[in-house]
Amino acid sequence: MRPWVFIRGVPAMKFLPPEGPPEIAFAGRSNVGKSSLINALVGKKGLARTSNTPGRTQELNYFVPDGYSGGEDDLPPMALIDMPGYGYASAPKDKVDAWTKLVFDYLKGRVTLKRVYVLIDARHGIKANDEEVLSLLDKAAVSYQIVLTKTDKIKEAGLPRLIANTLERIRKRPAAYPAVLATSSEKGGGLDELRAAIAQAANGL
Ligand SMILES: Nc1nc2c(ncn2[C@@H]2O[C@H](COP(=O)(O)OP(=O)(O)OP(=O)(O)O)[C@@H](O)[C@H]2O)c(=O)[nH]1
Ligand SMILES: [Mg+2]
Repeated sequence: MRPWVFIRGVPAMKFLPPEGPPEIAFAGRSNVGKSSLINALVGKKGLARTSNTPGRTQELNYFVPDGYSGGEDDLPPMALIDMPGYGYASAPKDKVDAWTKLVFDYLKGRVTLKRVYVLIDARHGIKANDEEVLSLLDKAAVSYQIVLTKTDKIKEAGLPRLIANTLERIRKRPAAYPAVLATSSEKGGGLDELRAAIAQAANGL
């Protein structure tokens, strides 16, 4: 597989690249593990910047497989988009409000956005601000799938029940993919399944 590279940080909607290849976005509360999951998926530590402190990612960061010129006739097969988190962040409120608006505007208004992975910390489950994002995606008819993160931090025996409970929570949501993926960026769990799901989503399946 070609190495992945960072191509663009988007601080506001007007800086988005022209609509081109399928985009796959990673959304979730601050610190849930979005950037870590992208690094684990593409096998490149430090590609997306991570931190113990919530609020690390502050722009929509575009990653593509290396080797594309960016010309109209040479488009990458897809772009992975790391996003600022919503919810708590150790940054001034006006900044956090601006990131949240950017994330929400992007999620509901991007034609080439093929799938959103909504990351949920396996220890905490779906929170009120996650529900808000799921409702926005349902309303905008943007396909999304729930991904549990940091499953290395919970007891393995509890995982089937957690998955079942999460599935029950999204059962009536029209744009939710009816399966929940359980991952650990730390230990590598669930990454192959997620890679396969992403490849399918990028191909419009
Ligand atoms: N144990 C464990 N820790 C993880 C895992 N994934 C991420 N972390 C840790 O969680 C913290 C936050 O990870 P990030 O990837 O920066 O989270 P983020 O969602 O991108 O955060 P923001 O950009 O601030 O919204 C870091 O300290 C990571 O090392 C995981 O699978 N297992
Ligand atoms: Mg991040």
